[in-house]
Amino acid sequence: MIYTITFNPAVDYVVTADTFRTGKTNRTKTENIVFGGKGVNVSLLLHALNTKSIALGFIAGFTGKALREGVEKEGITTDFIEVENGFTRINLKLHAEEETELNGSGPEISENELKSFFEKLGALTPQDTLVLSGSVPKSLPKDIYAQIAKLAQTKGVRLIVDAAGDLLLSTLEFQPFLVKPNREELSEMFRAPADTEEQVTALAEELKRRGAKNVLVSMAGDGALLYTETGEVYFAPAAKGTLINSTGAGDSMVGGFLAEFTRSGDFEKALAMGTAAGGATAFSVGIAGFQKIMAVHESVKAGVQRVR
Ligand SMILES: Nc1ncnc2c1ncn2[C@@H]1O[C@H](COP(=O)(O)OP(=O)(O)OP(=O)(O)O)[C@@H](O)[C@H]1O
Ligand SMILES: O=P(O)(O)OC[C@@]1(O)O[C@H](CO)[C@@H](O)[C@@H]1O
Repeated sequence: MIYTITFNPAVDYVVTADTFRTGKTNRTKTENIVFGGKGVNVSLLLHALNTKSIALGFIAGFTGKALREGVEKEGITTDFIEVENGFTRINLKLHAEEETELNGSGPEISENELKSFFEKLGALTPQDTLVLSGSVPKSLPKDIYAQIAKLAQTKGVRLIVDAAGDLLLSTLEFQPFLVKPNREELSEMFRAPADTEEQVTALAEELKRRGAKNVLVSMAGDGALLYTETGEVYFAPAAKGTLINSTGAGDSMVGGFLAEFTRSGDFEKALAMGTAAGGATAFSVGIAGFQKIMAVHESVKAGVQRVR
């Protein structure tokens, strides 16, 4: 089974506005609510590709209830822990002259609630895959990603990590199967530029040297580079289309990659499906559905190439 972990799910309030001025009253042109958080998005994308997963994590308050109901209505199996204090955050995704995001910090999670969460992970087996992604509410221990990565290694579970900074870096010693930083995250992690392919390659290789088996660097409209454990490097150009909302494109890439890799074990095909899923979501309001992903897949699959 594939399990996604979202410590900090979110109700995404996606709005467009003709203009946005800080310090002024602004008005929206369109508004949508989509249920998200990185792991939840991965589960939604996996579901779109007929791949079963169970969404784990913490929800709270009326927003948490709405999120659980909403994703279950989509057909996702969830096993969230409902925490007592606070509420699941509402993240603003504003599309005006530029894309602006305002992400909340999330509810208060108690020691007992965290204990119940780890009890659920006790049942993992080497047949399972765990996707660990997104930010962590302040009330959780700083080394929570490392704790989960260690557990995954001990249990022989395949681990995929998509997070920024120290969260991702702290998992490397436990040899995650795949890490997926975007280019900015990669650059910030090492306080080094990641503008050229050579620079990205040097930093991705450093992630591998520190323990990651495979590294997928997403570069939004510039495509993605995949560095495999067997030493190959693949490049996938981004799909062509009209950008609607890139929120969740990275999560969709992870979901598409995983759905295909679980089926075929083929890195090149997995990169093509990840690219299709990422692009399809960038061209949608929420996480893309099957038909859009497949249409984009047709247009991108021939462009994936081995560069080393
Ligand atoms: N504007 C776009 N046009 C085409 N494809 C895109 C676009 N934006 C994203 N993608 C596809 O999705 C993949 C992941 O996007 P990106 O690098 O923005 O991830 P991310 O920063 O992790 O996203 P997020 O945090 O919003 O989920 C890209 O590698 C690309 O294949
Ligand atoms: O604050 P985090 O956890 O880093 O990111 C949360 C988030 O921006 O990630 C998803 C897109 O990747 C959205 O659904 C959600 O609002």
